[in-house]
Amino acid sequence: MNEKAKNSLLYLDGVSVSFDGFKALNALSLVIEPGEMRAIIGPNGAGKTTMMDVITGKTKPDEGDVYFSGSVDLRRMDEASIASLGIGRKFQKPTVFESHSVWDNLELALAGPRGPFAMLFHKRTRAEEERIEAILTTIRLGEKRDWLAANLSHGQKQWLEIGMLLAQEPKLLLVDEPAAGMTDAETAETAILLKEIAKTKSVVVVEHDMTFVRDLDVKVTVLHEGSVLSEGTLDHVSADPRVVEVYLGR
Ligand SMILES: Nc1ncnc2c1ncn2[C@@H]1O[C@H](COP(=O)(O)OP(=O)(O)OP(=O)(O)O)[C@@H](O)[C@H]1O
Repeated sequence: MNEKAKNSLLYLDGVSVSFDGFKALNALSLVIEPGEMRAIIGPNGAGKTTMMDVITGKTKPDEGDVYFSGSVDLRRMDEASIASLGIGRKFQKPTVFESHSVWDNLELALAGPRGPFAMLFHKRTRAEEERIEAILTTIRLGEKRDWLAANLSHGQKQWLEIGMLLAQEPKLLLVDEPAAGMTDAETAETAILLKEIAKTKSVVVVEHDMTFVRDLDVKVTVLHEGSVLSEGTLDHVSADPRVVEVYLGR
């Protein structure tokens, strides 16, 4: 294994995935450093979702290397084992438990693989309470802890789900279009929130909202036809004529 892979948190090299002969990923290479937040942009069908599916083990690549934490070969692992390594994924649509309170949603997430049944018999420890408190602060829902999740705004549900991921103490968070459907104020707050999270964890964010991506102020990777078209600061990729042609200029 090369030096670049060894020192990275996530290392994809030459990854290809075909569906009925169509290459959804085409020799995709991407390296995320420990503690890095990265934004992934690109037109519909560029392969962003397929890339997340490869990282989480939902889809197995036909070719290429996928390593986590330098040396863990994710191609050989199933979805559950990959999740337990500390790779958490947030899908676009929030999937919180609507009929439970904010606090209970977090407590259920903390129970993790032990599940809700185990929670019934589990006496919550002081340390667990403190962790839930800390997560509530991070996700801006401290004052809404007793609210039913059903009564939260769409944006607040997204934050709660981010909190539920945090409860599982991931090393890497994959976040799919968090700003979709949010108000402008929620979108701006989400950028701040993710930047706080990225102080202690690596984060990969797929997003179409360029105002939000600008707020994140991190390195941007532009995907197109299953591989990296351009990479760098948002200003750098925005000035790349190829990016303007396939994505931003449309
Ligand atoms: N299971 C599948 N079977 C066949 N084709 C698929 C499958 N999954 C994805 N594709 C195709 O692969 C290509 C890449 O899709 P993918 O969902 O990864 O793109 P994306 O960048 O996430 O797009 P979007 O921004 O619309 O979510 C698309 O053309 C899609 O139709």
